[in-house]
Amino acid sequence: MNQSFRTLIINPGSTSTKIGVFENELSIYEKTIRHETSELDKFDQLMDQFSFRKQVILESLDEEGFNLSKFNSVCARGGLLRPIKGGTYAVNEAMIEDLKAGYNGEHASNLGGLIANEIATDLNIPAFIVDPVVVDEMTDVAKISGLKELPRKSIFHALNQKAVARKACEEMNKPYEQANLIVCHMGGGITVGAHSEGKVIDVNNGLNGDGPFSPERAGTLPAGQLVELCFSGELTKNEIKKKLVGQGGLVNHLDTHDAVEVEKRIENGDSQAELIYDAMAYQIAKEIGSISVVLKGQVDAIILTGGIAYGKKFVAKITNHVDWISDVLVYPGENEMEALAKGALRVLSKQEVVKEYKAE
Ligand SMILES: Nc1ncnc2c1ncn2[C@@H]1O[C@H](COP(=O)(O)OP(=O)(O)O)[C@@H](O)[C@H]1O
Ligand SMILES: CCCC(=O)OP(=O)(O)O
Repeated sequence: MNQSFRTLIINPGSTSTKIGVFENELSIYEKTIRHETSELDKFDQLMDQFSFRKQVILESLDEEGFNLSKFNSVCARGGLLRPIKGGTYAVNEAMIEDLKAGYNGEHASNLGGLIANEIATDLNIPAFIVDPVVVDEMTDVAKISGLKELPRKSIFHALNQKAVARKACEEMNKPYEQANLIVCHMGGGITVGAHSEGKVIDVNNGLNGDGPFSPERAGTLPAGQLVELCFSGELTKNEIKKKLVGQGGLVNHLDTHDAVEVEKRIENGDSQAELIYDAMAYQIAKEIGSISVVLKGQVDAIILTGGIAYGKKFVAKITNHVDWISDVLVYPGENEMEALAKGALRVLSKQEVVKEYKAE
């Protein structure tokens, strides 16, 4: 490619803000800012974090001496929009409205498109999002729950699951479109997807739907007991929602969303921390087993990824339960920054037409 495009990458997660600067496909700067549970607890609503997260991004760029006028686009992980196909979308008015309203719920990635838009507007350059958390390729049968008014939703780490699945396929020398994979992303939220012939045909709603509990989410709960809790009069609707997302999982049991901290406690002999951490691994393994049935046991690989995949002992706990299903491949961290940069580049270099988000 003759022309060079510089893109600012913004990736707000539930426990971190990741920032990147890419020159075409080449990363020239990346930084992960991890936020303490107590730091995020100060904000009542997700949108209250907007200025804080934007400031963290601008300060980091300033510290590194980046001249913002040299950027050609801003690209962010996108949020809880209406269910859409994968791809690169321009941030437009309809999207801004849905992100502000939290059309499908609240998650840090809602801030991605909004912050990208504000920075890009000031610089008079385009803002994009790529493969947001609402990418929906689920089969009709997978969407049916036991109540017709409560269908299952596709809300997951679409960007990283797809990026890592493609990477694994390259290494296995098998086209992604012909592979059967189970991808498990373990970050602030945890999602386990069945990838079949290039589509994520089933996945747990890792925000507030179902699946394993995670560093900051409750996951599947005993439904009857949840109803009792909701109507006990002890908690407001907002407090219940926070128990599901933000103050569930490790935060609820151990007062931290930091898996590294939990591992330290276990090393220091904390048996409660060990029990809860074991339970999280156990639930992930059960979810992997369950979704292997979707693929009729024909699984080319099980892929473990996300921040928690750095934890070798945690990975070993899961592997011990599931390696009879297929080989377990581990890709710690995420490939999201590169995937976002590539998504923006495909559009900037006119290899792909940018998609338009519609509120319909
Ligand atoms: N080296 C590590 N070992 C174990 N867990 C880790 C490590 N590094 C990060 N984590 C954990 O990964 C989780 C965050 O994962 P990440 O994919 O960055 O999530 P998010 O994008 O949701 O903020 C946190 O619980 C964090 O403590
Ligand atoms: C809403 C699904 C994506 C998700 O949980 O992302 P984080 O783990 O980054 O919070």
